[in-house]
Amino acid sequence: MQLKEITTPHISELDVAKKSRLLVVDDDPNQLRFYLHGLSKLYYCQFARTAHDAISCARQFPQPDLIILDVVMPDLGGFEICRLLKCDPLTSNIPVIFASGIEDIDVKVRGFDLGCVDYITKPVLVPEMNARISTHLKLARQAHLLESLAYLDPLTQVPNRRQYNETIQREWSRSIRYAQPIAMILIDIDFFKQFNNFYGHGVGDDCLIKVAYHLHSLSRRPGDLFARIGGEEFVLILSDCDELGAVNKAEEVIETVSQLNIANQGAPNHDRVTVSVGIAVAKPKVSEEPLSLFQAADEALYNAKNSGRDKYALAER
Ligand SMILES: Nc1nc2c(ncn2[C@@H]2O[C@H](COP(=O)(O)OP(=O)(O)OP(=O)(O)O)[C@@H](O)[C@H]2O)c(=O)[nH]1
Repeated sequence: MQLKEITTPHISELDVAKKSRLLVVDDDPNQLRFYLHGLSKLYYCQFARTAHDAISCARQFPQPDLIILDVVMPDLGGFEICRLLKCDPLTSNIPVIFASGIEDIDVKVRGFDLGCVDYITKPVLVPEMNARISTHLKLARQAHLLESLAYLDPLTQVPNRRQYNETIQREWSRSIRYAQPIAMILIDIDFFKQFNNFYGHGVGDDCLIKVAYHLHSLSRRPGDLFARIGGEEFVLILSDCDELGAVNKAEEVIETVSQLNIANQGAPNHDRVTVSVGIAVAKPKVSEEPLSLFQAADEALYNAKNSGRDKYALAER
């Protein structure tokens, strides 16, 4: 039987968006038919009959929200498929439910050891199957939400210092591996103390939210990150970015904030909200730590503040 023979009934784009995606992996056509009838009204289902198809479907976007996996398969067994999925950062967070006729307790425990969230013994009853799937989808969503909250700044909803710390370590190592430059842009709002004093802390918060929202849109490439790392201090990490690219980005940062036209009557010049920017660019070496880049950018920021604010300064190399 070809995989194509088992397709879900017509599902509109809207339905796909609303429904969760399941990947069902089983080599038995009758079993797949059973799943098709039992699950496709509630979920958008994809089917795979081999380990190769299962892994490639799991890696493909849009990825499945949950995988139902047979234990005994003709090529790679379900356990081996699960192990491969859990080793791959792209698929490791997708919950796996084993469905098998094997009731042996040691086999079941082995499945959990490999990282499955549940083990159902065949013959499976549709209501039980749906109840388990729905529970695991809910738990997975909650875990995902919690994880994303831990990496976001609660006020501005942009990445926080924790995400900055992890990203700079990762991008620093990547820059070493590929011998690429990495740039860091530190951004600090000018005369923000006076802003708060003049307008109040609530308006100060609104200002931070607006500035963060607009600057966040300037991190466009996959390895880039914009984060709030302190009260009125933000950072942009730019991977594979040289000095010219970093200077262009710093100018864009200053222009973006100036264009927001947020009045700052508290500032000595009674003008709008502006930012000062410190830039540092490095070709990292194994012997160096990312902190050296941060310190260089911080020194440059200090120079930008001292030379009048609303401007950038580049760290000396
Ligand atoms: N509204 C608000 N203010 C904050 C927050 N976090 C820090 N701040 C304020 O940001 C101000 C930072 O003050 P300073 O470090 O003196 O910096 P500044 O007044 O911007 O002066 P320069 O950087 O030298 O231009 C302090 O008044 C902090 O209270 C926040 O989450 N919300």
